[in-house]
Amino acid sequence: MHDNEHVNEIDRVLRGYETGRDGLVSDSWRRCVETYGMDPTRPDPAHIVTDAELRQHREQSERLIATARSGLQALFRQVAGQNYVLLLADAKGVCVDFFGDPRFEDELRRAGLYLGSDWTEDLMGTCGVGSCIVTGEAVTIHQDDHFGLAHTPLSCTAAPIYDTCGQLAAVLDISLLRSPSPKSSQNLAMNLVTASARRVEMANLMAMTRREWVLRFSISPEFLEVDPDAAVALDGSGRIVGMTRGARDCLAQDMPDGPLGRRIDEFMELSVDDLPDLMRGRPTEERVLRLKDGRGMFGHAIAPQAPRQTRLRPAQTLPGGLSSFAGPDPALQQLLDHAARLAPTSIPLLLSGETGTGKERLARAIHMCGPKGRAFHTTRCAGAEPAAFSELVDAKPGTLFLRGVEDLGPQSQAALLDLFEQRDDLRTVASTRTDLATLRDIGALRPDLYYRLAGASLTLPPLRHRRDFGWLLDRLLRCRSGGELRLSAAARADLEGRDWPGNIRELAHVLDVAAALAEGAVIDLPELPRPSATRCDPEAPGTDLEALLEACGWNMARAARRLGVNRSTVLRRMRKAGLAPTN
Ligand SMILES: Nc1ncnc2c1ncn2[C@@H]1O[C@H](COP(=O)(O)OP(=O)(O)OP(=O)(O)O)[C@@H](O)[C@H]1O
Repeated sequence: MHDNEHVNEIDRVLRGYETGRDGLVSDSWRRCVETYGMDPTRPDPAHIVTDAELRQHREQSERLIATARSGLQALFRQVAGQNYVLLLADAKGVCVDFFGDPRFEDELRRAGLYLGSDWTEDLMGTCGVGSCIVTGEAVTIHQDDHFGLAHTPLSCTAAPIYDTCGQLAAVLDISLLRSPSPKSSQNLAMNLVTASARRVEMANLMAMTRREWVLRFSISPEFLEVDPDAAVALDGSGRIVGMTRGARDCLAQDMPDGPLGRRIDEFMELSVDDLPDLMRGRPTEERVLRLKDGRGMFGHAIAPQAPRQTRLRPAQTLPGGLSSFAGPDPALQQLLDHAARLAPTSIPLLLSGETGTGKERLARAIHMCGPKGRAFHTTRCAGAEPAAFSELVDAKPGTLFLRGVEDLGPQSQAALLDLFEQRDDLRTVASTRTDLATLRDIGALRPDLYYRLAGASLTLPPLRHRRDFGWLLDRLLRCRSGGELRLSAAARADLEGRDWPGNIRELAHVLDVAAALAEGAVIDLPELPRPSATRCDPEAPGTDLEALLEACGWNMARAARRLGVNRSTVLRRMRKAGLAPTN
Protein backbone atom coordinates (compact mmCIF):
# COMPACT_ATOMS: atom_id res chain seq x y z
CA MET A 1 0.00 0.00 0.00
CA HIS A 2 1.31 3.46 -0.90
CA ASP A 3 1.86 6.00 1.82
CA ASN A 4 -0.96 8.29 0.71
CA GLU A 5 -3.39 5.33 0.45
CA HIS A 6 -2.57 4.54 4.09
CA VAL A 7 -3.19 8.13 5.17
CA ASN A 8 -6.42 8.26 3.11
CA GLU A 9 -7.67 5.06 4.72
CA ILE A 10 -7.06 6.45 8.20
CA ASP A 11 -8.94 9.56 7.17
CA ARG A 12 -11.89 7.49 5.89
CA VAL A 13 -11.99 5.41 9.09
CA LEU A 14 -12.05 8.61 11.11
CA ARG A 15 -14.97 9.87 9.07
CA GLY A 16 -16.87 6.68 9.96
CA TYR A 17 -16.41 4.65 6.74
CA GLU A 18 -16.04 0.87 6.89
CA THR A 19 -12.79 -0.04 5.11
CA GLY A 20 -12.60 -3.71 6.07
CA ARG A 21 -9.91 -3.00 8.68
CA ASP A 22 -10.13 -4.95 11.99
CA GLY A 23 -12.29 -3.12 14.54
CA LEU A 24 -9.48 -3.24 17.05
CA VAL A 25 -7.16 -1.48 14.60
CA SER A 26 -9.72 1.17 13.58
CA ASP A 27 -10.39 1.92 17.27
CA SER A 28 -6.69 2.38 17.86
CA TRP A 29 -6.34 4.69 14.83
CA ARG A 30 -9.15 6.81 16.25
CA ARG A 31 -7.35 7.02 19.61
CA CYS A 32 -4.13 8.01 17.84
CA VAL A 33 -5.75 11.00 16.16
CA GLU A 34 -8.52 11.99 18.56
CA THR A 35 -6.89 11.26 21.90
CA TYR A 36 -3.15 11.46 21.30
CA GLY A 37 -3.24 14.10 18.51
CA MET A 38 -0.90 12.08 16.27
CA ASP A 39 -0.22 12.46 12.57
CA PRO A 40 0.52 9.28 10.54
CA THR A 41 2.86 11.12 8.18
CA ARG A 42 5.07 12.46 10.96
CA PRO A 43 8.21 10.31 11.08
CA ASP A 44 8.30 8.61 14.49
CA PRO A 45 11.79 7.32 15.09
CA ALA A 46 12.22 4.50 17.59
CA HIS A 47 12.16 5.84 21.11
CA ILE A 48 14.78 4.14 23.32
CA VAL A 49 14.78 5.06 27.02
CA THR A 50 18.06 6.00 28.69
CA ASP A 51 20.20 3.34 30.37
CA ALA A 52 19.20 4.67 33.79
CA GLU A 53 15.49 4.52 32.93
CA LEU A 54 15.88 1.04 31.48
CA ARG A 55 17.57 -0.06 34.69
CA GLN A 56 14.59 1.21 36.66
CA HIS A 57 12.10 -0.56 34.39
CA ARG A 58 14.09 -3.79 34.62
CA GLU A 59 14.36 -3.57 38.40
CA GLN A 60 10.62 -3.14 38.70
CA SER A 61 9.89 -6.20 36.58
CA GLU A 62 12.89 -8.20 37.76
CA ARG A 63 10.92 -11.08 39.23
CA LEU A 64 8.75 -11.48 36.17
CA ILE A 65 11.72 -11.22 33.80
CA ALA A 66 13.45 -13.99 35.72
CA THR A 67 10.33 -16.16 35.49
CA ALA A 68 9.70 -15.34 31.85
CA ARG A 69 13.27 -15.76 30.64
CA SER A 70 13.31 -19.54 30.31
CA GLY A 71 9.91 -19.44 28.55
CA LEU A 72 11.23 -16.83 26.15
CA GLN A 73 14.34 -18.84 25.46
CA ALA A 74 12.23 -21.90 24.64
CA LEU A 75 10.04 -19.83 22.35
CA PHE A 76 13.05 -18.27 20.64
CA ARG A 77 14.44 -21.74 19.97
CA GLN A 78 11.10 -22.73 18.40
CA VAL A 79 11.21 -19.84 15.95
CA ALA A 80 14.98 -19.78 15.40
CA GLY A 81 16.02 -19.14 11.81
CA GLN A 82 12.73 -17.46 10.88
CA ASN A 83 13.92 -13.91 11.63
CA TYR A 84 11.49 -13.40 14.48
CA VAL A 85 12.40 -11.02 17.30
CA LEU A 86 11.00 -11.57 20.79
CA LEU A 87 10.38 -8.67 23.14
CA LEU A 88 9.20 -8.70 26.72
CA ALA A 89 7.77 -5.27 27.58
CA ASP A 90 6.70 -4.16 31.03
CA ALA A 91 3.21 -2.83 31.72
CA LYS A 92 4.41 0.64 30.75
CA GLY A 93 5.40 -0.57 27.26
CA VAL A 94 9.18 -0.49 27.68
CA CYS A 95 11.09 -3.48 26.32
CA VAL A 96 12.89 -5.04 29.32
CA ASP A 97 14.10 -8.25 27.71
CA PHE A 98 14.92 -9.07 24.13
CA PHE A 99 15.90 -11.99 21.91
CA GLY A 100 16.88 -11.33 18.32
CA ASP A 101 19.45 -12.27 15.75
CA PRO A 102 22.57 -10.20 16.55
CA ARG A 103 23.38 -10.03 12.81
CA PHE A 104 20.47 -7.62 12.33
CA GLU A 105 21.18 -5.58 15.46
CA ASP A 106 21.43 -2.19 13.75
CA GLU A 107 18.29 -2.70 11.71
CA LEU A 108 16.36 -3.95 14.73
CA ARG A 109 17.50 -1.02 16.84
CA ARG A 110 16.41 1.46 14.15
CA ALA A 111 13.00 -0.24 13.99
CA GLY A 112 12.66 -0.04 17.77
CA LEU A 113 12.81 -3.83 18.17
CA TYR A 114 15.38 -3.53 20.91
CA LEU A 115 16.06 -3.42 24.64
CA GLY A 116 14.78 -0.15 26.11
CA SER A 117 12.44 0.72 23.23
CA ASP A 118 9.23 2.37 24.37
CA TRP A 119 6.16 1.02 22.55
CA THR A 120 3.35 2.81 24.31
CA GLU A 121 0.46 3.53 21.98
CA ASP A 122 0.38 7.25 22.75
CA LEU A 123 4.02 7.52 21.70
CA MET A 124 4.32 5.09 18.79
CA GLY A 125 0.71 4.88 17.57
CA THR A 126 -1.05 1.59 16.78
CA CYS A 127 1.52 -1.16 17.43
CA GLY A 128 1.61 -4.67 18.90
CA VAL A 129 2.76 -3.89 22.44
CA GLY A 130 0.93 -0.55 22.80
CA SER A 131 -2.42 -1.78 21.49
CA CYS A 132 -2.15 -4.94 23.59
CA ILE A 133 -1.67 -2.80 26.71
CA VAL A 134 -4.67 -0.59 25.88
CA THR A 135 -7.05 -3.46 25.04
CA GLY A 136 -5.67 -6.05 27.45
CA GLU A 137 -6.04 -8.62 24.64
CA ALA A 138 -3.65 -10.48 22.33
CA VAL A 139 -3.33 -8.59 19.02
CA THR A 140 -1.62 -8.86 15.65
CA ILE A 141 -0.72 -5.48 14.21
CA HIS A 142 0.32 -6.40 10.73
CA GLN A 143 2.12 -4.05 8.34
CA ASP A 144 -0.25 -1.17 7.46
CA ASP A 145 -2.38 -1.85 10.55
CA HIS A 146 0.37 0.27 12.14
CA PHE A 147 -0.62 3.90 12.42
CA GLY A 148 2.72 5.55 11.67
CA LEU A 149 4.21 5.14 8.20
CA ALA A 150 7.59 4.43 9.80
CA HIS A 151 6.30 1.12 11.19
CA THR A 152 4.27 -0.27 8.27
CA PRO A 153 6.94 -2.80 7.18
CA LEU A 154 6.69 -4.54 10.60
CA SER A 155 4.39 -7.32 11.70
CA CYS A 156 3.94 -7.56 15.47
CA THR A 157 1.92 -10.07 17.47
CA ALA A 158 1.63 -9.41 21.20
CA ALA A 159 -0.02 -11.20 24.12
CA PRO A 160 -0.61 -9.79 27.60
CA ILE A 161 0.85 -11.42 30.72
CA TYR A 162 -1.24 -10.85 33.84
CA ASP A 163 0.02 -11.04 37.42
CA THR A 164 -1.62 -13.28 39.99
CA CYS A 165 -4.10 -10.52 40.93
CA GLY A 166 -5.28 -10.08 37.35
CA GLN A 167 -3.35 -6.85 36.67
CA LEU A 168 -1.54 -6.54 33.37
CA ALA A 169 2.13 -7.01 34.25
CA ALA A 170 3.93 -7.40 30.92
CA VAL A 171 3.52 -8.02 27.21
CA LEU A 172 5.18 -10.72 25.16
CA ASP A 173 5.69 -9.67 21.56
CA ILE A 174 6.95 -11.57 18.55
CA SER A 175 7.82 -9.37 15.57
CA LEU A 176 9.16 -9.56 12.05
CA LEU A 177 11.02 -6.82 10.21
CA ARG A 178 9.57 -8.14 6.94
CA SER A 179 6.65 -10.55 6.57
CA PRO A 180 4.46 -12.14 3.89
CA SER A 181 1.55 -9.94 3.01
CA PRO A 182 -1.54 -11.83 4.32
CA LYS A 183 -2.23 -11.17 7.98
CA SER A 184 -3.18 -14.83 8.38
CA SER A 185 0.54 -15.64 7.97
CA GLN A 186 0.85 -14.53 11.61
CA ASN A 187 -1.74 -16.97 13.03
CA LEU A 188 0.96 -19.35 14.12
CA ALA A 189 2.83 -16.49 15.80
CA MET A 190 -0.39 -15.66 17.66
CA ASN A 191 -0.74 -19.25 18.90
CA LEU A 192 2.89 -19.36 20.00
CA VAL A 193 2.82 -16.07 21.83
CA THR A 194 -0.47 -16.69 23.67
CA ALA A 195 0.68 -20.17 24.73
CA SER A 196 3.98 -18.76 25.99
CA ALA A 197 2.24 -15.96 27.90
CA ARG A 198 -0.03 -18.57 29.52
CA ARG A 199 3.00 -20.62 30.59
CA VAL A 200 4.76 -17.57 32.02
CA GLU A 201 1.63 -16.71 34.05
CA MET A 202 1.48 -20.29 35.27
CA ALA A 203 5.15 -20.30 36.33
CA ASN A 204 4.67 -16.93 38.02
CA LEU A 205 1.63 -18.19 39.95
CA MET A 206 3.56 -21.26 41.12
CA ALA A 207 6.50 -19.09 42.23
CA MET A 208 4.35 -16.51 44.01
CA THR A 209 2.04 -18.84 45.92
CA ARG A 210 4.27 -21.51 47.40
CA ARG A 211 2.37 -21.34 50.66
CA GLU A 212 -1.04 -21.98 49.12
CA TRP A 213 -2.84 -24.80 47.36
CA VAL A 214 -2.71 -24.46 43.58
CA LEU A 215 -5.50 -25.96 41.48
CA ARG A 216 -4.68 -26.28 37.79
CA PHE A 217 -7.41 -27.19 35.33
CA SER A 218 -7.81 -28.14 31.73
CA ILE A 219 -10.49 -29.18 29.29
CA SER A 220 -8.28 -31.93 27.94
CA PRO A 221 -6.96 -34.62 30.34
CA GLU A 222 -3.88 -35.14 28.13
CA PHE A 223 -2.55 -31.62 28.71
CA LEU A 224 -3.54 -31.28 32.36
CA GLU A 225 -0.10 -32.01 33.78
CA VAL A 226 2.10 -30.60 31.01
CA ASP A 227 0.28 -27.49 29.82
CA PRO A 228 -2.94 -26.78 31.74
CA ASP A 229 -5.37 -24.11 30.53
CA ALA A 230 -5.62 -22.20 33.80
CA ALA A 231 -4.88 -22.24 37.54
CA VAL A 232 -5.96 -20.64 40.81
CA ALA A 233 -4.19 -20.43 44.19
CA LEU A 234 -6.43 -21.16 47.19
CA ASP A 235 -5.91 -20.29 50.85
CA GLY A 236 -6.75 -22.68 53.67
CA SER A 237 -10.45 -21.71 53.57
CA GLY A 238 -10.76 -22.23 49.82
CA ARG A 239 -10.65 -18.53 48.92
CA ILE A 240 -9.05 -17.65 45.58
CA VAL A 241 -5.91 -15.63 46.35
CA GLY A 242 -4.20 -15.79 42.96
CA MET A 243 -5.05 -16.77 39.39
CA THR A 244 -3.93 -16.88 35.80
CA ARG A 245 -5.83 -14.90 33.18
CA GLY A 246 -7.25 -18.17 31.82
CA ALA A 247 -8.83 -18.85 35.23
CA ARG A 248 -10.49 -15.46 35.25
CA ASP A 249 -11.88 -16.02 31.76
CA CYS A 250 -13.04 -19.55 32.58
CA LEU A 251 -14.61 -18.85 35.99
CA ALA A 252 -15.79 -15.28 35.98
CA GLN A 253 -15.88 -13.79 32.50
CA ASP A 254 -18.98 -11.73 33.30
CA MET A 255 -17.93 -10.61 36.78
CA PRO A 256 -16.43 -7.11 36.65
CA ASP A 257 -14.41 -7.74 39.85
CA GLY A 258 -13.28 -11.22 38.82
CA PRO A 259 -13.07 -14.25 41.10
CA LEU A 260 -10.29 -13.02 43.41
CA GLY A 261 -11.29 -13.17 47.08
CA ARG A 262 -14.27 -15.45 46.40
CA ARG A 263 -14.46 -19.07 47.49
CA ILE A 264 -13.87 -21.79 44.94
CA ASP A 265 -17.17 -23.47 45.88
CA GLU A 266 -19.00 -20.50 44.30
CA PHE A 267 -17.67 -21.69 40.94
CA MET A 268 -17.17 -25.46 41.28
CA GLU A 269 -18.64 -28.40 43.15
CA LEU A 270 -15.48 -28.52 45.23
CA SER A 271 -14.15 -27.63 48.68
CA VAL A 272 -10.58 -27.43 50.00
CA ASP A 273 -11.06 -30.79 51.67
CA ASP A 274 -11.44 -32.38 48.22
CA LEU A 275 -8.10 -31.04 46.98
CA PRO A 276 -5.95 -34.00 48.17
CA ASP A 277 -8.07 -36.25 45.92
CA LEU A 278 -6.99 -34.21 42.93
CA MET A 279 -3.28 -34.65 43.52
CA ARG A 280 -1.01 -36.58 41.22
CA GLY A 281 -1.25 -40.25 42.07
CA ARG A 282 -4.82 -40.72 40.91
CA PRO A 283 -5.42 -41.28 37.18
CA THR A 284 -6.13 -37.99 35.40
CA GLU A 285 -9.47 -39.22 34.01
CA GLU A 286 -10.76 -39.65 37.60
CA ARG A 287 -9.87 -36.10 38.60
CA VAL A 288 -13.00 -34.51 37.22
CA LEU A 289 -14.14 -31.00 38.21
CA ARG A 290 -17.78 -29.97 37.89
CA LEU A 291 -18.35 -26.28 37.31
CA LYS A 292 -21.56 -24.70 38.67
CA ASP A 293 -22.68 -23.91 35.11
CA GLY A 294 -22.55 -27.61 34.22
CA ARG A 295 -19.23 -27.68 32.35
CA GLY A 296 -16.76 -30.44 33.16
CA MET A 297 -12.98 -30.12 33.37
CA PHE A 298 -10.00 -32.03 34.74
CA GLY A 299 -8.15 -30.84 37.84
CA HIS A 300 -4.67 -31.18 39.30
CA ALA A 301 -4.09 -29.95 42.85
CA ILE A 302 -0.63 -29.11 44.20
CA ALA A 303 -0.22 -28.92 47.98
CA PRO A 304 1.43 -25.89 49.66
CA GLN A 305 5.18 -26.23 49.36
CA ALA A 306 6.21 -24.26 52.46
CA PRO A 307 4.47 -23.76 55.80
CA ARG A 308 2.51 -20.57 56.30
CA GLN A 309 4.24 -17.78 58.16
CA THR A 310 1.94 -15.68 60.23
CA ARG A 311 4.27 -13.65 62.44
CA LEU A 312 5.68 -11.17 59.94
CA ARG A 313 4.17 -10.30 56.57
CA PRO A 314 6.42 -12.31 54.21
CA ALA A 315 8.54 -10.22 51.83
CA GLN A 316 6.81 -11.52 48.72
CA THR A 317 3.41 -10.24 49.83
CA LEU A 318 4.63 -6.65 50.06
CA PRO A 319 2.91 -4.69 47.35
CA GLY A 320 4.50 -3.23 44.20
CA GLY A 321 8.02 -1.81 44.32
CA LEU A 322 8.21 -2.39 48.09
CA SER A 323 8.61 -6.12 47.55
CA SER A 324 11.84 -5.66 45.60
CA PHE A 325 13.26 -2.88 47.74
CA ALA A 326 15.29 -5.01 50.14
CA GLY A 327 16.49 -8.56 50.65
CA PRO A 328 16.84 -10.68 53.76
CA ASP A 329 17.38 -8.00 56.39
CA PRO A 330 14.80 -8.34 59.19
CA ALA A 331 14.99 -4.65 60.22
CA LEU A 332 14.45 -3.48 56.65
CA GLN A 333 11.63 -5.96 56.09
CA GLN A 334 9.91 -4.57 59.15
CA LEU A 335 10.41 -1.03 57.86
CA LEU A 336 8.88 -2.05 54.50
CA ASP A 337 6.02 -3.73 56.28
CA HIS A 338 5.30 -0.42 58.04
CA ALA A 339 5.69 1.44 54.74
CA ALA A 340 3.13 -0.89 53.12
CA ARG A 341 0.63 -0.21 55.90
CA LEU A 342 1.20 3.54 55.75
CA ALA A 343 1.10 3.74 51.94
CA PRO A 344 -2.70 3.83 51.48
CA THR A 345 -3.16 6.48 54.23
CA SER A 346 -2.63 10.24 53.94
CA ILE A 347 -0.30 10.43 56.97
CA PRO A 348 2.72 12.68 56.20
CA LEU A 349 5.92 10.64 56.10
CA LEU A 350 9.44 11.63 57.01
CA LEU A 351 12.13 9.44 55.44
CA SER A 352 15.57 9.83 57.05
CA GLY A 353 18.92 8.38 56.11
CA GLU A 354 22.32 9.27 54.76
CA THR A 355 22.70 10.37 51.16
CA GLY A 356 22.03 7.63 48.59
CA THR A 357 20.29 5.22 50.98
CA GLY A 358 17.17 5.09 48.77
CA LYS A 359 14.83 7.65 50.37
CA GLU A 360 13.50 8.95 47.07
CA ARG A 361 13.15 5.46 45.71
CA LEU A 362 11.22 4.45 48.80
CA ALA A 363 9.01 7.53 48.45
CA ARG A 364 8.15 6.51 44.89
CA ALA A 365 7.46 2.90 45.89
CA ILE A 366 5.14 4.10 48.67
CA HIS A 367 3.36 6.40 46.22
CA MET A 368 2.89 3.51 43.78
CA CYS A 369 1.29 1.44 46.54
CA GLY A 370 -1.09 4.24 47.47
CA PRO A 371 -4.37 5.24 45.81
CA LYS A 372 -4.28 4.88 42.03
CA GLY A 373 -4.30 7.69 39.47
CA ARG A 374 -2.60 10.31 41.66
CA ALA A 375 0.34 12.48 40.67
CA PHE A 376 3.87 12.40 42.14
CA HIS A 377 5.41 15.89 42.48
CA THR A 378 9.07 16.29 43.44
CA THR A 379 10.59 19.45 44.87
CA ARG A 380 14.29 19.68 45.61
CA CYS A 381 14.40 21.85 48.74
CA ALA A 382 18.04 23.02 48.50
CA GLY A 383 17.82 26.45 46.88
CA ALA A 384 14.03 26.22 46.39
CA GLU A 385 12.46 29.66 46.10
CA PRO A 386 9.08 30.31 47.81
CA ALA A 387 7.54 30.45 44.32
CA ALA A 388 8.28 26.74 43.90
CA PHE A 389 5.60 26.10 46.55
CA SER A 390 3.09 28.77 45.60
CA GLU A 391 3.03 27.28 42.08
CA LEU A 392 1.92 23.97 43.55
CA VAL A 393 -1.44 25.46 44.54
CA ASP A 394 -2.75 24.25 41.17
CA ALA A 395 -1.00 20.87 41.26
CA LYS A 396 -2.96 17.66 40.72
CA PRO A 397 -3.83 15.81 43.95
CA GLY A 398 -1.20 13.24 44.91
CA THR A 399 2.12 12.91 46.69
CA LEU A 400 4.39 15.90 47.28
CA PHE A 401 7.93 14.59 47.70
CA LEU A 402 10.15 17.16 49.43
CA ARG A 403 13.72 16.14 48.77
CA GLY A 404 16.25 17.26 51.40
CA VAL A 405 13.72 19.16 53.50
CA GLU A 406 16.46 20.23 55.94
CA ASP A 407 17.70 22.66 53.28
CA LEU A 408 14.51 24.77 53.22
CA GLY A 409 15.16 28.44 53.88
CA PRO A 410 12.84 30.43 56.21
CA GLN A 411 10.81 32.03 53.41
CA SER A 412 10.29 28.74 51.64
CA GLN A 413 9.19 27.19 54.92
CA ALA A 414 6.50 29.86 55.20
CA ALA A 415 5.45 29.32 51.56
CA LEU A 416 5.17 25.58 52.19
CA LEU A 417 2.95 26.16 55.20
CA ASP A 418 0.79 28.48 53.08
CA LEU A 419 0.46 25.70 50.53
CA PHE A 420 -0.69 23.28 53.23
CA GLU A 421 -3.34 25.83 54.29
CA GLN A 422 -4.77 25.79 50.79
CA ARG A 423 -4.36 22.15 49.85
CA ASP A 424 -5.21 19.17 52.02
CA ASP A 425 -5.09 16.67 49.16
CA LEU A 426 -1.30 16.68 48.82
CA ARG A 427 0.26 13.93 50.90
CA THR A 428 3.77 14.94 51.90
CA VAL A 429 6.67 12.56 51.93
CA ALA A 430 9.82 14.43 52.98
CA SER A 431 13.36 13.12 52.88
CA THR A 432 16.13 14.32 55.16
CA ARG A 433 19.75 13.41 55.74
CA THR A 434 19.78 14.93 59.18
CA ASP A 435 17.84 14.91 62.39
CA LEU A 436 14.95 17.32 61.82
CA ALA A 437 14.07 17.47 65.52
CA THR A 438 17.52 18.99 66.22
CA LEU A 439 16.95 21.61 63.52
CA ARG A 440 13.60 22.40 65.12
CA ASP A 441 15.24 22.68 68.55
CA ILE A 442 17.88 25.13 67.37
CA GLY A 443 15.31 27.21 65.51
CA ALA A 444 16.41 26.29 61.97
CA LEU A 445 13.05 24.64 61.21
CA ARG A 446 9.68 26.08 62.20
CA PRO A 447 8.02 23.80 64.77
CA ASP A 448 4.61 24.10 63.04
CA LEU A 449 6.23 22.85 59.82
CA TYR A 450 8.09 20.11 61.67
CA TYR A 451 4.86 18.70 63.09
CA ARG A 452 3.16 19.02 59.71
CA LEU A 453 5.90 16.91 58.07
CA ALA A 454 6.73 14.32 60.69
CA GLY A 455 3.54 12.25 60.85
CA ALA A 456 5.35 8.91 60.75
CA SER A 457 9.10 8.44 60.42
CA LEU A 458 10.99 5.74 58.57
CA THR A 459 14.78 5.62 58.79
CA LEU A 460 16.77 3.88 56.09
CA PRO A 461 20.02 2.32 57.30
CA PRO A 462 23.37 3.19 55.71
CA LEU A 463 24.57 0.57 53.25
CA ARG A 464 27.43 -0.53 55.53
CA HIS A 465 24.86 -1.62 58.14
CA ARG A 466 22.60 -3.54 55.77
CA ARG A 467 22.49 -7.29 56.31
CA ASP A 468 21.24 -7.86 52.77
CA PHE A 469 24.33 -6.27 51.18
CA GLY A 470 25.06 -9.42 49.14
CA TRP A 471 21.48 -9.54 47.86
CA LEU A 472 21.59 -5.90 46.81
CA LEU A 473 24.96 -6.34 45.15
CA ASP A 474 23.71 -9.28 43.06
CA ARG A 475 20.53 -7.46 42.17
CA LEU A 476 22.27 -4.30 40.99
CA LEU A 477 24.75 -6.38 39.01
CA ARG A 478 21.99 -8.43 37.40
CA CYS A 479 20.22 -5.25 36.34
CA ARG A 480 23.39 -4.06 34.65
CA SER A 481 24.34 -7.25 32.84
CA GLY A 482 21.14 -9.30 32.60
CA GLY A 483 22.89 -12.04 34.61
CA GLU A 484 25.90 -12.27 32.32
CA LEU A 485 28.46 -10.86 34.76
CA ARG A 486 29.54 -12.15 38.15
CA LEU A 487 32.03 -11.07 40.79
CA SER A 488 35.16 -12.98 41.72
CA ALA A 489 35.36 -13.93 45.40
CA ALA A 490 38.11 -11.33 45.94
CA ALA A 491 36.08 -8.55 44.29
CA ARG A 492 33.02 -9.44 46.35
CA ALA A 493 35.04 -9.43 49.59
CA ASP A 494 36.56 -6.06 48.66
CA LEU A 495 33.10 -4.52 48.09
CA GLU A 496 31.71 -6.06 51.25
CA GLY A 497 34.53 -4.47 53.27
CA ARG A 498 34.03 -0.90 52.03
CA ASP A 499 32.56 1.96 54.00
CA TRP A 500 30.19 3.31 51.26
CA PRO A 501 29.73 6.92 52.37
CA GLY A 502 27.68 7.47 49.17
CA ASN A 503 25.63 4.35 49.97
CA ILE A 504 23.61 2.64 47.17
CA ARG A 505 24.28 5.47 44.71
CA GLU A 506 28.02 4.93 45.15
CA LEU A 507 27.69 1.15 44.88
CA ALA A 508 25.65 1.54 41.67
CA HIS A 509 28.34 3.76 40.14
CA VAL A 510 31.11 1.35 41.11
CA LEU A 511 29.21 -1.48 39.41
CA ASP A 512 28.61 0.68 36.31
CA VAL A 513 32.34 1.22 35.99
CA ALA A 514 33.19 -2.42 36.73
CA ALA A 515 30.63 -3.66 34.17
CA ALA A 516 32.06 -1.32 31.54
CA LEU A 517 35.64 -2.41 32.22
CA ALA A 518 34.98 -6.16 32.49
CA GLU A 519 36.38 -8.06 29.54
CA GLY A 520 34.96 -11.50 30.27
CA ALA A 521 32.09 -12.72 32.41
CA VAL A 522 33.91 -12.18 35.73
CA ILE A 523 34.57 -8.86 37.44
CA ASP A 524 37.81 -9.02 39.36
CA LEU A 525 39.74 -6.58 41.57
CA PRO A 526 41.42 -4.62 38.75
CA GLU A 527 38.02 -3.69 37.31
CA LEU A 528 36.79 -2.19 40.58
CA PRO A 529 37.33 1.56 40.93
CA ARG A 530 39.10 2.46 44.16
CA PRO A 531 36.91 3.78 47.01
CA SER A 532 36.28 7.52 46.91
CA ALA A 533 38.45 9.52 49.33
CA THR A 534 37.82 8.32 52.83
CA ARG A 535 35.33 10.31 54.73
CA CYS A 536 36.55 13.51 56.25
CA ASP A 537 35.70 13.67 59.91
CA PRO A 538 34.86 17.21 60.97
CA GLU A 539 35.82 16.28 64.51
CA ALA A 540 39.25 15.13 63.47
CA PRO A 541 42.09 17.39 64.50
CA GLY A 542 43.21 19.57 61.62
CA THR A 543 39.74 20.09 60.13
CA ASP A 544 39.15 23.82 60.30
CA LEU A 545 35.39 23.85 60.48
CA GLU A 546 35.05 27.59 60.77
CA ALA A 547 37.11 28.12 57.60
CA LEU A 548 35.11 25.51 55.77
CA LEU A 549 31.80 27.04 56.88
CA GLU A 550 33.10 30.42 55.84
CA ALA A 551 33.88 28.99 52.40
CA CYS A 552 30.37 27.55 52.20
CA GLY A 553 28.69 30.84 53.14
CA TRP A 554 27.75 29.26 56.51
CA ASN A 555 25.37 26.93 54.70
CA MET A 556 25.47 23.84 56.90
CA ALA A 557 24.04 21.55 54.22
CA ARG A 558 26.71 22.63 51.75
CA ALA A 559 29.45 22.15 54.37
CA ALA A 560 28.08 18.71 55.21
CA ARG A 561 28.15 17.74 51.52
CA ARG A 562 31.74 18.96 51.18
CA LEU A 563 32.73 16.84 54.18
CA GLY A 564 30.70 13.79 53.13
CA VAL A 565 28.90 13.69 56.47
CA ASN A 566 25.38 14.56 57.42
CA ARG A 567 24.24 17.91 58.62
CA SER A 568 23.66 16.85 62.22
CA THR A 569 27.37 15.93 62.51
CA VAL A 570 28.31 19.42 61.37
CA LEU A 571 25.84 20.91 63.81
CA ARG A 572 27.18 18.87 66.71
CA ARG A 573 30.71 19.95 65.88
CA MET A 574 29.63 23.59 65.57
CA ARG A 575 28.04 23.51 68.97
CA LYS A 576 31.17 21.91 70.42
CA ALA A 577 33.30 24.65 68.86
CA GLY A 578 30.93 27.39 70.04
CA LEU A 579 30.02 28.36 66.48
CA ALA A 580 26.45 29.58 65.94
CA PRO A 581 24.41 28.74 62.85
CA THR A 582 23.37 31.86 60.92
CA ASN A 583 19.84 30.68 59.99
N1 LIG B 1 16.58 -0.74 47.07
C1 LIG B 1 17.25 -0.32 46.01
N2 LIG B 1 17.51 -1.15 44.99
C2 LIG B 1 18.21 -0.72 43.90
N3 LIG B 1 18.66 0.53 43.74
C3 LIG B 1 18.42 1.41 44.73
C4 LIG B 1 17.71 1.03 45.91
N4 LIG B 1 17.62 2.12 46.71
C5 LIG B 1 18.25 3.12 46.06
N5 LIG B 1 18.72 2.70 44.88
C6 LIG B 1 19.44 3.52 43.89
O1 LIG B 1 20.40 4.32 44.59
C7 LIG B 1 20.42 5.65 44.08
C8 LIG B 1 20.13 6.63 45.22
O2 LIG B 1 18.79 6.45 45.65
P1 LIG B 1 17.88 7.68 46.12
O3 LIG B 1 18.02 8.83 45.19
O4 LIG B 1 16.52 7.14 46.38
O5 LIG B 1 18.63 8.03 47.49
P2 LIG B 1 18.33 9.20 48.53
O6 LIG B 1 18.48 8.59 49.88
O7 LIG B 1 17.02 9.86 48.22
O8 LIG B 1 19.56 10.17 48.20
P3 LIG B 1 19.76 11.73 48.56
O9 LIG B 1 19.59 11.88 50.05
O10 LIG B 1 21.18 12.00 48.15
O11 LIG B 1 18.77 12.52 47.78
C9 LIG B 1 19.40 5.70 42.96
O12 LIG B 1 20.08 5.50 41.74
C10 LIG B 1 18.48 4.54 43.26
O13 LIG B 1 17.89 4.03 42.07
